[in-house]
Amino acid sequence: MTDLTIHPIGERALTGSVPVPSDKSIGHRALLFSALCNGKSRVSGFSFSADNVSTADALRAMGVRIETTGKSELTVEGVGLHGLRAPDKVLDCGNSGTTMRLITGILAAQPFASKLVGDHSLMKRPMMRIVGPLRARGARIEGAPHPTRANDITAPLEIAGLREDEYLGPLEYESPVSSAQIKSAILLSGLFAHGATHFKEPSLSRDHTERLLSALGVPLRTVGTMVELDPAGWGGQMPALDIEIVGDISAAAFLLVAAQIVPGSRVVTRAVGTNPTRTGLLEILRDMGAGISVEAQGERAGEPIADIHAWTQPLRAGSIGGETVARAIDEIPIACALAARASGTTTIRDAEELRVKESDRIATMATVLRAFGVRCEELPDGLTIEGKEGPLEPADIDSRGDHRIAMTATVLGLLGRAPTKVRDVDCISTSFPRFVGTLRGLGATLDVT
Ligand SMILES: O=C(O)C1=C[C@@H](OP(=O)(O)O)[C@@H](O)[C@H](O)C1
Ligand SMILES: C=C(OP(=O)(O)O)C(=O)O
Repeated sequence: MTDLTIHPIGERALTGSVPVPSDKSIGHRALLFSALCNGKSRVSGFSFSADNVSTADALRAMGVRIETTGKSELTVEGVGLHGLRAPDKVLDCGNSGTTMRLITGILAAQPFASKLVGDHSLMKRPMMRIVGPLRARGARIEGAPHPTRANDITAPLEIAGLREDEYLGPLEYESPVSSAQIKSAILLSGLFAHGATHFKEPSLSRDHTERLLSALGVPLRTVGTMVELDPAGWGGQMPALDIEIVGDISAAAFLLVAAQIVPGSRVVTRAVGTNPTRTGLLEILRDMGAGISVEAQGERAGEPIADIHAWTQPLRAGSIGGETVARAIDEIPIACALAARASGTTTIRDAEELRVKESDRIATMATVLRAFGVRCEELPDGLTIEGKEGPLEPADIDSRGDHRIAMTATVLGLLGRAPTKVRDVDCISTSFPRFVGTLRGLGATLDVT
């Protein structure tokens, strides 16, 4: 198990212009969709986050040839919509909720049985959110009873193969939560269904699935927060992809916030995806007075990109809630670090989904903030956080195996009165394999032990 020691940044600042890893959400989709295409796809700008590697490995186990052809490039030999073969083993999705939920949407429609497991954290995450609607269209999926959530289930998920006379039917589903994982699982199952799929969510979650599937010629229609997939008249074939993946705004977030809270900093994150369904943090930063400017750099594979410039400015408390939360769902932990340095008390609401991520991110962040001497209160659906001036208490943090918690604690540790320890940081490779090197390059002193 690897630990990090973060030395106080003192009078120094963070400066530099850096790339960020490829977008993890788009990486999963690029792999999954190119596996179902006809022909050889090229995926470039790929940074091999552990979660994306879990998706690649699951596909390989179903007969998809995926080859690493460069430092950040893969080729995927698509097997077509109906070309997957029965996995030669139990599919281990590691720490990746996106892998498990999206693949289940595909496996629900296959003529073979499969079983999905994950690491300690993933085995506790709720799965009825996808299993319920998939069962409603004819899938046969069983899980284990959830230890704390009534009427919910967890992995292992056992998915029965469809018999020759069975098929998935049409589905109209209104999800109680905004979730791109639920939406994508349902849409993927809809590729194989007899009849149309209608999915509606309270506010729009990330729409990478819709963008990519539309680009592949899948008949999708979006009206507000409703998306419809009607395969009638569609040939069921997708051409091979050639996709260069944009930088991950959810990874850039740690550097953009670090530049706000380490005095005198000036940081640029380059070629970051700025899809409006992902930019909630940029709005939170602006509302709280942060120094931030977004220089658009055009589009890459149907996704807008920009260089994002961040510099230190005095921060004021914010009020974070409503639909912004869905567009900043993975950035709320690092937004807590921002709040910890803003003048006044920040309130975060409508974020109950954080309780079912890699850790209970509301409870974990409350523990982390208190360890640094920041006063906060846990709410059922968020937190209140009182900004604190001056050096933070030197903390000893257990990441609980949650990459976003490990990175948030590392950023806060730069402001410690003495070195901070963050324990169990291997999880950082889940989404940002070069995080430590990138922070060092910007001027931070970190020891890996
Ligand atoms: O679809 C995706 O790629 C993701 C959707 C979000 O999860 P939910 O759909 O559960 O909100 C997000 O938290 C996760 O990191 C990635
Ligand atoms: C929640 C996350 O990912 P997943 O749901 O794919 O595990 C995340 O990366 O913060």
